[in-house]
Amino acid sequence: MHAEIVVLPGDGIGPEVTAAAAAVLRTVGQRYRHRFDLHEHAIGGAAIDAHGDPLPEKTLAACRNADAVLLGAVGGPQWSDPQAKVRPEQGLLALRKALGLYANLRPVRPHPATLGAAPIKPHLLAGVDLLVVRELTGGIYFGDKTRDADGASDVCRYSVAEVERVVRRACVLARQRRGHVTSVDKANVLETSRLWREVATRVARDEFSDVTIEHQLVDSMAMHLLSKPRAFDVVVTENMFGDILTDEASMLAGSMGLLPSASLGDGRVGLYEPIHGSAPDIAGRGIANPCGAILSAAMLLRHSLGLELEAGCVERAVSAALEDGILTRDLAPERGVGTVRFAAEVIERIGADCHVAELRD
Ligand SMILES: NC(=O)c1ccc[n+]([C@@H]2O[C@H](COP(=O)([O-])OP(=O)(O)OC[C@H]3O[C@@H](n4cnc5c(N)ncnc54)[C@H](O)[C@@H]3O)[C@@H](O)[C@H]2O)c1
Ligand SMILES: CC(C)[C@H](C(=O)O)[C@@H](O)C(=O)O
Ligand SMILES: [Mg+2]
Repeated sequence: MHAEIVVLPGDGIGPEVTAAAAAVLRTVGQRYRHRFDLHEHAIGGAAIDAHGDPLPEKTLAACRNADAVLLGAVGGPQWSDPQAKVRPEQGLLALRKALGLYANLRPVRPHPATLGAAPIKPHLLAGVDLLVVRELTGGIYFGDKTRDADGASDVCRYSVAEVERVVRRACVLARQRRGHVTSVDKANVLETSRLWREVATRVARDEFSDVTIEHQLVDSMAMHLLSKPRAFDVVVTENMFGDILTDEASMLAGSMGLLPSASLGDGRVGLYEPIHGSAPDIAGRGIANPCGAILSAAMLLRHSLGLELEAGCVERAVSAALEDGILTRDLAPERGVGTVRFAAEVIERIGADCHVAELRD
């Protein structure tokens, strides 16, 4: 197949991890005879520096015309002055909104080889396989903001339709998994959460009789996620709760560097990015863990290009590298390998168990 893929490296470790993921995509293209055209564009702080805009027109147009977008991360201390008029993160939020990417899928499947790095007892982690579906284009991130001499406000608003579509997406995904949805809210305090709970209950009851739904308050969910992570299948929640709970969930896997994500809407283009940020504390040292970015590329192959078998090959190659003890420094501080070496080890294993003839038969 022929696919146009836009790569948005961004800031900090973004260019380091996207280079690794792009190399993996090129390898998949070569080994399985696909033509993947990868084109880089500016976003975030790098785009502010080059064009004065965190999401230049040219970048947005390229994303709209692509089959898929792979992103690293945006942000960093040099653009974080509280007085700054324009911030890197605005570019990412504007891109998600412009492409209508309301459902952010963040799978969490701790690998046996990284359990030792997780600050949770290993017996709680064996068999954990959950999928957080985070609402991505609504809520407090996108409400009106005010600031005056006395204070500031951020409005949190959800429409019925916004809740319906993301809950529907979560229920469809649950059907393909273990059939259970946990909807997370703060319905004991927030009106938006009471709406969320009502709509989620109705959608599940009326449209998904084969899916069970339970509701959980976000504060206790933060605790259950660590104390009984195996209890969860699909977790659906609003924008900010999903952001926070998935950074927490990365500790089930062992590192922020491990978790991938796919942002999907009803349109053609999907956006794929690791859940971590630009990690200014380690940027430029060649030690970032590229797993989240590489596994995001696997999600790109699956969700945007329909290449399920190739996606599986990439996931198994990552898994095999970890099993063989190839770990980056976040997971093995003493003996960890660098970003480039980890990517090379993954690339070497792509197709080891999956040859082109078998894929096409
Ligand atoms: N999607 C995005 O672009 C995105 C996501 C989160 C944060 N950010 C931005 O990133 C900047 C830094 O944010 P932060 O420090 O709160 O969060 P962060 O995710 O960048 O880093 C948190 C911690 O995790 C570590 N870490 C993250 N990714 C890693 C990787 N791949 N390998 C090894 N270690 C890794 C970092 O070194 C750091 O100690 C901020 O400007 C923030 O807005 C961007
Ligand atoms: C950088 C920031 C806007 C972003 C978010 O909160 O969505 C990040 O934390 C993420 O998880 O992708
Ligand atoms: Mg986040």
